[in-house]
Amino acid sequence: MDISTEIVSLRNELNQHNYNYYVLDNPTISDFEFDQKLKKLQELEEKHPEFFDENSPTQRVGGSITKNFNTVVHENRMFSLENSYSQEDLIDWEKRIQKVLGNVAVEYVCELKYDGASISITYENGKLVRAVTRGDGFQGDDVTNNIKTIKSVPLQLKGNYPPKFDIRGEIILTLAGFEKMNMELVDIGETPYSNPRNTASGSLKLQNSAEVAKRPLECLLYNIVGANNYFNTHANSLEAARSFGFKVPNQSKLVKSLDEVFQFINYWDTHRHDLPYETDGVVIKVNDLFQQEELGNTAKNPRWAIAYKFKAEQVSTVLESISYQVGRTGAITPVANLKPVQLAGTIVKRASLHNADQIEKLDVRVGDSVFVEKGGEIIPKIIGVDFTGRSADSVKTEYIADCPECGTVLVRKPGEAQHYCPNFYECPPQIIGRIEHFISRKAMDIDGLGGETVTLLYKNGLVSNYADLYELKKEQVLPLERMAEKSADNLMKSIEQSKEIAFERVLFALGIRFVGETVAKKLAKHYKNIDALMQADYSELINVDEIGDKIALSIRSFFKDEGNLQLINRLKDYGLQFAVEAKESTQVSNKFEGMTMVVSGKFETFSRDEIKQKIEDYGGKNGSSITGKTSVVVAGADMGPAKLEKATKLGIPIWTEDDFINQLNN
Ligand SMILES: NC(=O)c1ccc[n+]([C@@H]2O[C@H](COP(=O)([O-])OP(=O)(O)OC[C@H]3O[C@@H](n4cnc5c(N)ncnc54)[C@H](O)[C@@H]3O)[C@@H](O)[C@H]2O)c1
Ligand SMILES: [Zn+2]
Repeated sequence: MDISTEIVSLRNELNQHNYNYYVLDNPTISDFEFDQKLKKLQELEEKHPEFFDENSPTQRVGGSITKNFNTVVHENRMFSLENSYSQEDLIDWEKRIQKVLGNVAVEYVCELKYDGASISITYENGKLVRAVTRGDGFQGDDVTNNIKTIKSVPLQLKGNYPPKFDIRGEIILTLAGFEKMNMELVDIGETPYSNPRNTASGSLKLQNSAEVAKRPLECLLYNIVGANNYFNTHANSLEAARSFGFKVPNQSKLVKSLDEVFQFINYWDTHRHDLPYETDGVVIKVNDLFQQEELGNTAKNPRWAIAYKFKAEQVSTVLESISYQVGRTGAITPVANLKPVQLAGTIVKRASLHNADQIEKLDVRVGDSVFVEKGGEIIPKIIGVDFTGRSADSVKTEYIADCPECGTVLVRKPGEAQHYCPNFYECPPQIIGRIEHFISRKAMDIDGLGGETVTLLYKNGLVSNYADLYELKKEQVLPLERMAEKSADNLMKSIEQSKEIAFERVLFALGIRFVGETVAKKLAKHYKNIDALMQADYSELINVDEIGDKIALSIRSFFKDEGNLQLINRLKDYGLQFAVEAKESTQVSNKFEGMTMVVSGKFETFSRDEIKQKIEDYGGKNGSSITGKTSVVVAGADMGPAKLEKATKLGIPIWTEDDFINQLNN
């Protein structure tokens, strides 16, 4: 290939990857590989300036706008950051700075590099007016409504703020928040998200702000733009931003030399795993804002800042075999069994291969040397194959056609990535998985029955579905491995006690696909008992708050199944709770009868939940949003201005916490 063809083909390839990453939030190569390719292009372009193109991915911010939001032109451009990987790179950077500034002292602020999606938020007179994604750096998507749902983003500033400025930050998911989202998906038998960064970025671009509000997004802020007259240094502006109410992480550090920068980097290279979120490096910024201005920007990056990227936590090892796991919903997950290797402080033996497409895309084969990376996910993943080391007799991986557990021919529905074993009634891991889900802590909470015991019970023919648990006798379980008198007693007791578990949890325990904890609660609250739910048809179901098409169809098909109906009848006979308990006992008055009240903001005497409970205790109803049917809004501090405006417009009375307490006491 001649040089110009190579350059053009690299540019095309990188543009496609940028699109996958920034617009689709679905990259098909690892960041490491992307950075390698970009670096290669950079080197080629430097060697061959005759092929310079201002539209090259080396010269432009990688993202672009989508067509799903209004496009907004940034008043102040949004840049990317130059990358560095070594101390030498940073020493070179300082030399370049000093060439411009002359031989003056330069102070730096070191910050962590948060791994999420960039955002620019404009404030006017202390009020949030707009939030826009980086897009191509010149213009981005207006995602104001989505950003307003993030609790750490202030809608109204405090203190002494400049009349108008932009604040720049990163929208991220904490590791805990990400795990929580994934647990909920696993609970309903769905495939978990692949990493926090892409999930955060994808969440930002959802069309439905109510959906965004459910995601535990955070906004970490790191730059004030367009208010340089108010501050002399970057460090001061960060301090000020904190005082205005922004979440500015306090790991940032003002230092006086590159040596101190190296110390900061070394410290965080090892301590970053203690942080509640992911960071992929450190950002070093010139502290003095006049110096920043003198340095200015290139087409793509500010000259006064640079990112130092931590080495990707990546190792290579040998793929020894591929096994296939069958989940409780019948979904097949291929798992790579690796030659054990040390990675990010743990020994890794297995890695996820996701699905057939992923195996095909990687062209990964048993015996290959593979690269393994640990991102936000709990289980590491294979990101590439070292093709140079592949032996001549290696054979292409054939995805299994039959269930490894029961031999049934697997199916794959159009549009779904996962293969499924359709043998719902007889495939052992599906049966065992459903029982395990049923007894789990958030469901029936049956103690003393670990996964292994369930398997034993099943293998010994004692249970073949969750209803059978209630027929178990102590004499039957006693002979099982590791069962003693006491543990058998505990188990029997725990099974007995589960009959008191509330309806909403029983509903969750049934394992209806897509019916997780929250949905089960909603359904229980709405239908009050299982018979009403069983009779609800599709059109009725989708009218329930938060129940969509997918869930409604799944519920219908669950209750159409004769086998499931039999199980439910048996569970009813054993005395499980299939209706919400009448809560009459807590109702103390009917003062609020017929009133629908919306509670919003922060309170002092009571918590928000306590206020909601009081409303019910006094005979009222809690509404989730302000509508024409709302009778009263109980407003705490920090109630959103949009809500306030809506309530005022609709002429709905607004009570403060004190008003509310007075009403209770009157
Ligand atoms: N795998 C793929 O297909 C693919 C495609 C495109 C990009 N990428 C990856 O995306 C990254 C490049 O993206 P980029 O152009 O956004 O650059 P970048 O993420 O490396 O750096 C720029 C961004 O860092 C963010 N940032 C975080 N903390 C900051 C702080 N304290 N101060 C200032 N900025 C901070 C800002 O949002 C800024 O826009 C690379 O890691 C690349 O590998 C991957
Ligand atoms: Zn099977």
